[in-house]
Amino acid sequence: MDSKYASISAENAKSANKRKHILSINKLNIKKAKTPLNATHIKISPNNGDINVKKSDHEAEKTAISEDIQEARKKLPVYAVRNRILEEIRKNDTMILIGETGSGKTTQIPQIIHGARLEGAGAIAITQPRRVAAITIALRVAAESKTEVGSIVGYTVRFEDVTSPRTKIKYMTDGMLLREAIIDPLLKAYSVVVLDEAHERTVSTDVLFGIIKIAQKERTEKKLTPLKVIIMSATMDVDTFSKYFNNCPVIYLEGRTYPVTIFHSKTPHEDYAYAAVCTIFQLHSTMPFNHDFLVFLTGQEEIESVIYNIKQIAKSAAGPPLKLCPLYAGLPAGKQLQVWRAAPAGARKVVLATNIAEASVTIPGIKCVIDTGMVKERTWCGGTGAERLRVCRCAQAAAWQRAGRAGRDAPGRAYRLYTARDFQGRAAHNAPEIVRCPLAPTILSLIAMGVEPNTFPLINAPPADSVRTSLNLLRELGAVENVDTTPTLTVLGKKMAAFPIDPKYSKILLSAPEYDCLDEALSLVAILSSENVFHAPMHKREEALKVKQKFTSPLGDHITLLNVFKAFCKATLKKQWCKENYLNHKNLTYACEVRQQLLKICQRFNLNVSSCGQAHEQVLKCLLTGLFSNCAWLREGAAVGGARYVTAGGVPARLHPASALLPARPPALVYSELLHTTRAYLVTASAVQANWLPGGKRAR
Ligand SMILES: Nc1ncnc2c1ncn2[C@@H]1O[C@H](COP(=O)(O)OP(=O)(O)OP(=O)(O)O)[C@@H](O)[C@H]1O
Repeated sequence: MDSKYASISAENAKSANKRKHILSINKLNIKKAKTPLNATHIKISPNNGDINVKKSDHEAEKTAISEDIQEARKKLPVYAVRNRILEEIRKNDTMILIGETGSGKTTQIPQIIHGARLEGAGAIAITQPRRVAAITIALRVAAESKTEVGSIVGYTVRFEDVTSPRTKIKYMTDGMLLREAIIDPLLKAYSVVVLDEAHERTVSTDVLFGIIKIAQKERTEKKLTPLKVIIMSATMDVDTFSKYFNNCPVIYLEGRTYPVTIFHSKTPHEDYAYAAVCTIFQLHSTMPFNHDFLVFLTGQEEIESVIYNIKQIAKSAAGPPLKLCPLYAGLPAGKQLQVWRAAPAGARKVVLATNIAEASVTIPGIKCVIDTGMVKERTWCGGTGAERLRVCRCAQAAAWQRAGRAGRDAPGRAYRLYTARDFQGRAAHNAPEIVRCPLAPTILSLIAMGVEPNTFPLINAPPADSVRTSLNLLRELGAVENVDTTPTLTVLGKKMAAFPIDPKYSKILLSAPEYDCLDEALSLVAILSSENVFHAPMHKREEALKVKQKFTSPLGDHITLLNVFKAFCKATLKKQWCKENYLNHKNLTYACEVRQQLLKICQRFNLNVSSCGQAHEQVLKCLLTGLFSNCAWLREGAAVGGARYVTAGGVPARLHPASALLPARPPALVYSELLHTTRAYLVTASAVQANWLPGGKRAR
């Protein structure tokens, strides 16, 4: 047994004091396979150990329905051992807390801390990798504590702050806490920071680990209020983390509310989306109607096409009516939250989600998870600046998280559309994002905090060439100097760091007054910071394309987006107008809010908000001040494999089929994104002239 581990369970809470140093390996291990349940799945019992509250389906359902929210809280494993947890938190400045999915870590730990007023004069920050989780959990915890969200319990996500000076429990995206650290690296507003879902290893969380380590040390040295740090997950690599945090204790919380039974496919499926549709209907014909389903797919288009297929089949299928709810990052926030509403009486809710529903969230009513085992992953090539989007198999940790979305208000089932052997062969955890993402925004933030990026203590160091490329880009943007010795921010760089956007785009805003186009640049950057504003339902694609023509500019996609935004601002009945024009009302409204916030920062710097009117070339020239490295040139001679362009980084690519430039192919382009799916595409592109580039340069 290892002395740095302690185990707490409802059963041993009282005696735990005496047997503090126990290693409890009571994680989500599947132990044994049982006989096949039906033609396509093998049933495997999860390892419930002796800690599951075993209830029959019927009993559990009755409990979930009849008990009020407070009673449900008291049943959570975390609640039962709250005094022991408090003791551990009091004792340790840093600790790792591992507990099964649904055991109550995210919702209860902050309430337990606040209940004992352990945070003192400061607040408790709880970070989430995803926006939707931060919002829905804050709403739930506010309801549990019988307060309005925004008072004692609040949330902060990019461009949305629902907190007040009274807020003590603040759910926030990891990116937002990182931004706060730029202003105050010691995070003095907080006495407790909880880094939740640590296994996801987003860049922001990884950087926060380092920031918090430094802040903790400095606060102690300066005799300020100590900073308590709790790192939480159901499925993380504890040894690496404990080592990183100076061998801090790891507390295992035993127990889960309801068991989840896992089923694996007997044979592999070639077409996982097709297998998902088949499984939905197989279960639909046998499961009680109040068992809602959550299906994990990889992206918006796939979700839309699966929904289309389900609708066709449902017309003649047996079973209750289906309420189909998509859930992906690009979906307007209001529509995302619809997923949390109950299905109409007598209907079954089927949520079709990407991995944004994978961790932290509780969607009430979900009793069956259908896991395709696939995920769309973004990787980045530092050398060429190309982003690659590829569909790949998710890690084991992700599969456990997905299964954990069931069994939260009653016993659940998870159907994995891949074999047990396939599962066993998968990586235990995802590769940390920091080793596969563009780092310029993170490095700019670090330097703004006064941290030397080359010596910053990260759990996993990013590839050296990725750091070098990002530092060089920041130098070319004019944000950083002395990149080879001690990188420091220039006056311009300090201003750039004040914007919560990619430095390429903050540079555009700060350059815009020179081109007399800050008015347009603000709108454009706001719209590029939002999700897709065009909304073309599958069955109306042709019509939507026709309508789009009226906004299309021969100069390309950026001015087309600007035209959309201007027309949206002028429209009186905005919702109706968006519907008629196949535009996404929520995303455009969001872009307006983003614009307001960016405008406020510009006003702080006394920038002149003038408009270039119809002189749109000014906007494109201004774009090049930030996107100079995102240029592509038409190839001379024949296209290679259909790719007609070559980027400044030397990547052969083609214009995205949705580009307003097509069918024309201007000799030079600026683009917002270079995306690899099956091919390399230039996304959101506009025509430019080579002599507009700073110094007339053609390629770096
Ligand atoms: N929005 C909600 N609606 C209904 N019940 C909820 C909601 N959020 C949480 N719960 C209940 O609270 C329980 C604990 O949720 P919580 O998110 O705290 O668990 P967790 O241990 O953090 O899980 P995970 O590791 O999956 O994030 C859930 O199992 C569910 O029963």
